[in-house]
Amino acid sequence: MKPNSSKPIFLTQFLIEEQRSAGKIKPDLRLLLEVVARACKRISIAVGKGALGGVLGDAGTGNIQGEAQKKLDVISNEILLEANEWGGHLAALASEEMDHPHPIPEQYPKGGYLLLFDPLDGSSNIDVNVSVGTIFSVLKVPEGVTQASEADFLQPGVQQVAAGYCVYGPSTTMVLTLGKGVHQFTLDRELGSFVLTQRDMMIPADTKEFSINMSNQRFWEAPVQRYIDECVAGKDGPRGKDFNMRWVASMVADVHRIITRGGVFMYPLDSKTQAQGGKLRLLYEANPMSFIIEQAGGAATTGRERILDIKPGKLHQRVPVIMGSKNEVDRVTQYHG
Ligand SMILES: O=P(O)(O)OC[C@H]1O[C@](O)(COP(=O)(O)O)[C@@H](O)[C@@H]1O
Ligand SMILES: [Mg+2]
Ligand SMILES: [Mg+2]
Repeated sequence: MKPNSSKPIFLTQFLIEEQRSAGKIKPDLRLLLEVVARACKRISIAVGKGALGGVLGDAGTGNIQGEAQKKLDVISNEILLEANEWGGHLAALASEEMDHPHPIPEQYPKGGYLLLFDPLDGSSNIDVNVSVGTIFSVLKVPEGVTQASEADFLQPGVQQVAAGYCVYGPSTTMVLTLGKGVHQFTLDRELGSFVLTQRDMMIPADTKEFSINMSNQRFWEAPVQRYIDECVAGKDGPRGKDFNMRWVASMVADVHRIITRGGVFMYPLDSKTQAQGGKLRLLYEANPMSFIIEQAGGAATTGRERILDIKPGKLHQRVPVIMGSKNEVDRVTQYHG
């Protein structure tokens, strides 16, 4: 079945097909992803209320990373927890917004998966009505573990069994990988269902577009300075072509653009974030996005190593991120020596 044919392919249908025909996905993982998708629909509705819903502004609290939480950070986290804790597919959940993993309450059945998420990515954009999103990652509980603990979440990204993100923008889209390609679904707001709108998304290997917060330029390391200098020099420089720059400051939106039309996204190591290891979170942001990017033919490194190979040392670990069109990511990584 092809998307955009007269008959819509709903997310549920797509997942059942993946389960039946290709055996790519187990029934309980399918159900887990459906629950995540339902939670994202609720978040999309909450985000869409904007100023009318009283959901904008600060929550007046902070998370473990010392960042001020927005009301919608807290609301989105609650929605994901509430939707997922009773489903019976999970052993525990971990979130960028919570200090420790959230165990499945006593009264509910437990399952064999771990769910990790950034409930609202780019939330500093929410008050100015710019796209935000949800990023999620699914791991298996390690063999023999009956009671999942924090250590069980510390698995390298290559062990993810699924990852995805939602962008709450002009339309709400979900991009998903089960480890065999990347597929895009668009929320049909009238039907309240995600509909397949693109199968097998592929990132072009070459690009003329980069995405970085230029205001951090003086803090970057030499290899990133060199790469960006060469891009900015355009036709007159060593690259011999002009580059464009885009920075939404919502990783989901910036990475979604790259998955759609190519580009390179960077939140590199810099002297401001060096002490904490980088800016973006390995388990909630870098790993799921790297899995999706690689599945779409792109590459993702810290500049020094492949992100998916990193063995996490702690739940809220941060890493430098360079991801997107393969030839550009390879070039920046080579510049790091
Ligand atoms: O404010 P900066 O330096 O532009 O950083 C933007 C980056 O920070 C993030 O907003 C961090 O995500 P959260 O909003 O989930 O904390 C990324 O989405 C984005 O790429
Ligand atoms: Mg984020
Ligand atoms: Mg967030």
